[in-house]
Amino acid sequence: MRPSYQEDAAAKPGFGHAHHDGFLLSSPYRSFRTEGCQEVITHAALGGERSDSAFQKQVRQAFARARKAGIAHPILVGAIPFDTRQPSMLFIPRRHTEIDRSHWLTEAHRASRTGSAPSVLSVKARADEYGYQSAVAQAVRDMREGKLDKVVLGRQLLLDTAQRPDAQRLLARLMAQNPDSYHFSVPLPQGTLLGASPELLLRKQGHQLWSTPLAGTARRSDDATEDRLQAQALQHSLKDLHEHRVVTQAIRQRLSPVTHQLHIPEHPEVMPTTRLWHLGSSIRAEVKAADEDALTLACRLHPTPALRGFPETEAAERIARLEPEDRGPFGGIVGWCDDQGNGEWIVAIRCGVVGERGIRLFAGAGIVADSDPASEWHETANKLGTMLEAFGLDSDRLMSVATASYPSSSVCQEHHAS
Ligand SMILES: C=C(O[C@H]1C=CC=C(C(=O)O)[C@@H]1O)C(=O)O
Repeated sequence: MRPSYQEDAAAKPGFGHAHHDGFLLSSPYRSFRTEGCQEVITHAALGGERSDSAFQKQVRQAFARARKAGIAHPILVGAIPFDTRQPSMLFIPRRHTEIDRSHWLTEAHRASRTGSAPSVLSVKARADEYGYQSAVAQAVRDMREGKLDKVVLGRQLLLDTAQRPDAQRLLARLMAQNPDSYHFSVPLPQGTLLGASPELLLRKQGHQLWSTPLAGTARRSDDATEDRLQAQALQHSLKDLHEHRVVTQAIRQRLSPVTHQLHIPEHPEVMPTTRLWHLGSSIRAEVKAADEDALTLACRLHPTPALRGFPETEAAERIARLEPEDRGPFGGIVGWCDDQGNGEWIVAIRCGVVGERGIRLFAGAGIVADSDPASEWHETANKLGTMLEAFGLDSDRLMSVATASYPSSSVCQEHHAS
């Protein structure tokens, strides 16, 4: 199905609107919203790390057409799915308006206090606790037999709501609850992809590049002492350090040929989100060649082993076999680039797709040979908690509920078929 972006939607600042067909991103680097659509790009991003690929040629041609049509500084925005063989969901907007992030956050706080969260009628999942843990156990067996090093296994929840959830109100709640994350709202054929992700795949400005991969997780605590102990335990957890090192090694291998002064810290830091601690690495580099732009570099990195695993082929094969549904945009990337090579791409996690009568959520966990199936199940529940909280739901209570399988008429079905 082709995206049907509304042409020339009127500028709608603020959160008081039920629908917004533009793209929104809030980041410490650049925050903006878009209006209208000049051109849609659905070409699959596979091979996009090469500037002579069909995908990159299409993007350059689209930029040229946009400039010819009078857009002086066009940008490309949208999402690239987890599986880069699938169609991209990108477009060049007619206009984009920069937004002051701190002002936006203040406004989100105010908006999040008005109105109530949409009422959830039921929560369904294809992978129940037993199914998810069996998949993890299978992957662990394969890793102990030396067949692969790491695989990220995800699961999805489907929340049925009485009415269409108000995506902008949900975004406001997500922003208020997770002020330090990247926030996004992306119009997709199957609904609106909303999220509060902590993970930066890549930012490029001029020749400078930054990436902050995350892998390794612990739950935060309301008790300050306990919270600190959790962070310390994560920093020394051999299992999590291994899970993280697989990611930084792959990034080193992928960036080395195209960068100099590649700096990857020897030890990851412990980085907080509102609910979780993660191991994260602040990576910096300088790009060698001018034709290595933000989009080619994002295609070179995506998906990292923080979302797929290692080795790539073995991990992809396990995901296809062990995850009951297609990820679609989940675990993909969301962001923008301009025609000067700058841009920013965020990993599409802690997010959901808002459809007509509900929302579909995703969370994954990195599995290594030392993983414990029950802990990974709880980790995915905690990650799902970021979105569930925007609905005023408690992930602990939901874990026992989320066992019913999807009915055939489930909302967001087209997402799976796409
Ligand atoms: C795959 C997800 O998280 C990734 C990012 C941070 C930590 C992760 C982990 O510890 O497994 C994952 O690699 C998700 O939130 O769905």
